Amino acid sequence: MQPLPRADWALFLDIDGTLIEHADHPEGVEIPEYLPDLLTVLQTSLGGAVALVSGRSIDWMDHRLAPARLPAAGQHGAEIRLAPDAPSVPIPTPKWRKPLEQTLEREMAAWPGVYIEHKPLSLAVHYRAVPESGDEIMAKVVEASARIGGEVEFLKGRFVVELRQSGHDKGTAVDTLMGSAIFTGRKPVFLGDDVTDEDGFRAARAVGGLAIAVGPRPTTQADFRLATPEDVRKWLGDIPQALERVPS
Ligand SMILES: O=P(O)(O)OC[C@H]1O[C@H](O[C@H]2O[C@H](CO)[C@@H](O)[C@H](O)[C@H]2O)[C@H](O)[C@@H](O)[C@@H]1O
Ligand SMILES: [Mg+2]
Repeated sequence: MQPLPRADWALFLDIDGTLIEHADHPEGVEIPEYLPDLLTVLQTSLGGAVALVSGRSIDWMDHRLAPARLPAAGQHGAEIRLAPDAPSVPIPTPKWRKPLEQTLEREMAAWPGVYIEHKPLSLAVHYRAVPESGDEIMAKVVEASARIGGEVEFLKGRFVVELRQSGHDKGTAVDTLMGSAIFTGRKPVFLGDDVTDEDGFRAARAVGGLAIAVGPRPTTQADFRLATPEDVRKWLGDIPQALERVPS
């Protein structure tokens, strides 16, 4: 059973594992051809209140989801764009980023198959190719970061350790977006599949919104659940028509 869509919703959408299926490599993901159009139509039917909230960068979203262009939070809240035509506002580049990147490139060579994703304000160490070494890799990443110092936070996601500047997450992103003109006064509904989405769930529910978990990952915060990204796309795609039927 899914919630009945409401015209006063503000939708916050995670990308990987929610809007699109996972792939072996971050750049191997496939964007369904109809997805940009689906998002644009959805945006119009909700008065613009549809945001992407992802570990990906906003540049990546604009590029891969073009011509759709939405309000967005990228790199786990480290950059925010309050409206489609507004500039993205990034945090300053963390001091630890460059030295840590160099150290990790060196040390992760011990695990062939590990891929380090260099994002402008964060790093992601992907170990999908060697899942059995996840704990060891995590320990190494934490140790290297401690040596370099700085306010780094570690997030263990799906076969990935994300390194981001502390103080920003998907929850702070939802709070910031909810305080902006397009979203204010609406009911936040956050869709996500991974542990990093828990902050978004919490922020949405704290102001009377909903959390919709995607996939099988257990969470105590889900008000509803959709099984797959395909189900998410179908459900989102039906919202504009459903809203036309709902008396406002
Ligand atoms: O917050 P999200 O939109 O879910 O993004 C989270 C991270 O997603 C990407 O990594 C994950 O998806 C890859 C493609 O399916 C997969 O190969 C990898 O194992 C996953 O961890 C992306 O590469 C990261 O930058 C995002 O932070
Ligand atoms: Mg995800």
